[in-house]
Amino acid sequence: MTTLIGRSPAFNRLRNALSMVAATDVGVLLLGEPGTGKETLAREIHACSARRDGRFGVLACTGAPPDALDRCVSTLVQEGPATLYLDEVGELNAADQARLLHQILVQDSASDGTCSGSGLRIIAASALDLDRQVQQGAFRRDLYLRLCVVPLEVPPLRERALDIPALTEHFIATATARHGLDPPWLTPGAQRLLRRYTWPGNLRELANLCERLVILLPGTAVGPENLPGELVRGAPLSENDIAFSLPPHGIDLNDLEAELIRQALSLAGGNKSRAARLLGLTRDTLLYRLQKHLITS
Ligand SMILES: Nc1ncnc2c1ncn2[C@@H]1O[C@H](COP(=O)(O)OP(=O)(O)OP(=O)(O)O)[C@@H](O)[C@H]1O
Repeated sequence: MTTLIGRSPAFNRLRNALSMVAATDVGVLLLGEPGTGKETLAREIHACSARRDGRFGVLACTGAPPDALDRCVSTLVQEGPATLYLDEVGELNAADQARLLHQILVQDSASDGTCSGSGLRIIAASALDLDRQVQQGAFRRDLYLRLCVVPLEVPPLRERALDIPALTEHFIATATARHGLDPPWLTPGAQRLLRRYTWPGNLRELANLCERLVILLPGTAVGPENLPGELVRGAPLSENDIAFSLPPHGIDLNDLEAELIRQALSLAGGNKSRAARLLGLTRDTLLYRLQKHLITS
C-alpha cells in the first residue's frame, strides 16, 4: 500500500472521501492539475477496495494507439477482479470514447451488482475541465455520466501548504534510499521558500527538487542560495514578514540575510546601489555581503 502523506484540511477531506468510495464499486473521476497525486490516490482506492488482490492497470489516454484500450481491458478482465486507471481520459478521441462506453456497458451487464470486486472497476482522471468538454461537444455526455458518479477534486499543492514539510521529508527519504546517499537538510530559510512557492508542477515538482538536492548536495545543509531561482523569485517578502517576531524555534540569520539581499537585488532590478539603499547598507557593505553569500547578480 502507498504511504499517503498529508494532514492538511483539504487533504483530510479527500482522504475521507477516498475511503468512502473505496468501499463501493462506483465510477470515480479524479480532477486535478498535473502532478497533484491523482494516480497515487487511484492506487489507494484500489488498495482499500474489495479488489485489492487483483491488478491495477494504467492506460495513458494521451496519444494511446487505437487498440490500446481494448487490449488493456481484455487483459485485465481475464486476470480477474481489477481496476483500470485511465489517465487524462479527456484526451480520448471519439472512437475510443465509444469503445470505452461499450466496455463499461459490457462490464455492467456482467456484474452481479454488488461491491464484491468482480469484473473491472474504472477510475478516470483528468487535468482538463471535463464538464466543459462535454458542453463543447468534445466529450460524450453518456460516457462522462458513467465515469463521474463521484467526482473528487484533488487540490493543488499551493492549497495544502501545510503538507509541504512532511512531503519534503518523505521525498528526500525516498530519494536518499533510492540513490544510497546521505540526506541533505533544509535550513529554516529554505523551508520558508518551499512553503511560499506556488508549485505549478505540484507534488511532482517538489519530488523532483528533493531528488535533485539529494543527488547534488548529499549530507549538506541546503539554504535559499541552493534553491532554483523561481522559488526565490516566487516568494516576495511581505511587510508582515519583515516585521516578524523571532519564532520560538529560532531562525537562520545567515539564510535570512542572503534571502533579503536577493529580494533587494530583484526589487532594484540588479542595481547594487539601489539594492544597498533598500537594505540600509552602503554599496561597499552590500558588495562584501554578496561575496560572503556567494551571490552573483
Ligand atoms: N499523498 C501523497 N503522499 C506521498 N507522495 C505522493 C502523494 N501523492 C502523490 N505523491 C507522489 O507525487 C508524485 C506525483 O503523483 P502522481 O503521479 O500520482 O500525480 P498525478 O496527478 O497522477 O500526475 P499526472 O497528472 O502528471 O499524471 C509521485 O512521485 C507520487 O508518488
